[in-house]
Amino acid sequence: MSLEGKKLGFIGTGKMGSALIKGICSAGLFSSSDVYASDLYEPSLDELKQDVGVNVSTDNTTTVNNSDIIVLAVKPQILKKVIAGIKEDIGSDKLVISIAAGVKLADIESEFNEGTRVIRVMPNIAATVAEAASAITQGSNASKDDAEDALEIFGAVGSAIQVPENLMDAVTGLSGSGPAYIFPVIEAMADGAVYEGLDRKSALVLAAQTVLGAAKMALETEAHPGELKDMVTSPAGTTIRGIKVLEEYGIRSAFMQAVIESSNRSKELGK
Ligand SMILES: NC(=O)C1=CN([C@@H]2O[C@H](COP(=O)(O)OP(=O)(O)OC[C@H]3O[C@@H](n4cnc5c(N)ncnc54)[C@H](O)[C@@H]3O)[C@@H](O)[C@H]2O)C=CC1
Ligand SMILES: O=C(O)[C@@H]1CCC=N1
Repeated sequence: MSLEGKKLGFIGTGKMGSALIKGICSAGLFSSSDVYASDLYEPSLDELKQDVGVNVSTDNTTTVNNSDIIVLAVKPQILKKVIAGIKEDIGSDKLVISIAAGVKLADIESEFNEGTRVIRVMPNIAATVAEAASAITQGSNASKDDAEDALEIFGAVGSAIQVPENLMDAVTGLSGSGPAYIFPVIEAMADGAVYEGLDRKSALVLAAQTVLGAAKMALETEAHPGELKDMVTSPAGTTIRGIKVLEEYGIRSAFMQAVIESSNRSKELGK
């Protein structure tokens, strides 16, 4: 089994649905004519039709009937309602992928007819630039081939790993929500340089490239982050002065707590 000859559908073309469609089509994994998308909000469909050339509709069953794999990219709170509208069109020949935060596989499966193949995925918004960090977890009727298809789809827009379902809340708090923790860091670092006289545009470029470079070093060297930090930090130099301030403001505790709190919210959404 592979993705060859398969058609991909998206229900919900908001921030995450659109990011995935754009990322997957520009990665060339599916041609836009093999991608179907539906939403109630026509402007987002018009934009996707115009920019990417995918097939669009305001009717979710059109997406389902034309697709082999259907990604549910609607808010967790309306997932049940959306499933109720499509369940009779989903047989065992189709694979459903939910990206809804928190909502458990068993709860999704119980909304569909028995035997429906479901995979749960937590991607992130960096799918837009093919740098998402995604985790997938396999439902009780989904096959190993289904999991491989999901890994290939989400791997085309970044990196994708498989985890047991009980770790999906942790993934959500970390990489699902994580980009939103880093954007204010970039903005605030740039603010510091603007305070010191650098123009805003240059400050943002340098701040963002600094985050990108640090991330790339962590991934490519696989060195412990503490070791990488020590490479920058000269005795009695500039960096240690900055680090002291971050420690005084509790940076580690703040980031740890943010991930834990976000994971807690994911657990709440699953209740
Ligand atoms: N935004 C993010 O960074 C991430 C979001 N997610 C998950 O992705 C899902 C979507 O989130 P966002 O894209 O941020 O939300 P969003 O609000 O931007 O998009 C949801 C879309 O669903 C559409 N919609 C509402 N009712 C519908 C219906 N009955 N049929 C078809 N479409 C309908 C809305 O018009 C909207 O365009 C959520 O479940 C969220 O937990 C997961 C990872 C990251
Ligand atoms: O904030 C949220 O609920 C969604 C899920 C992960 C990222 N955004």
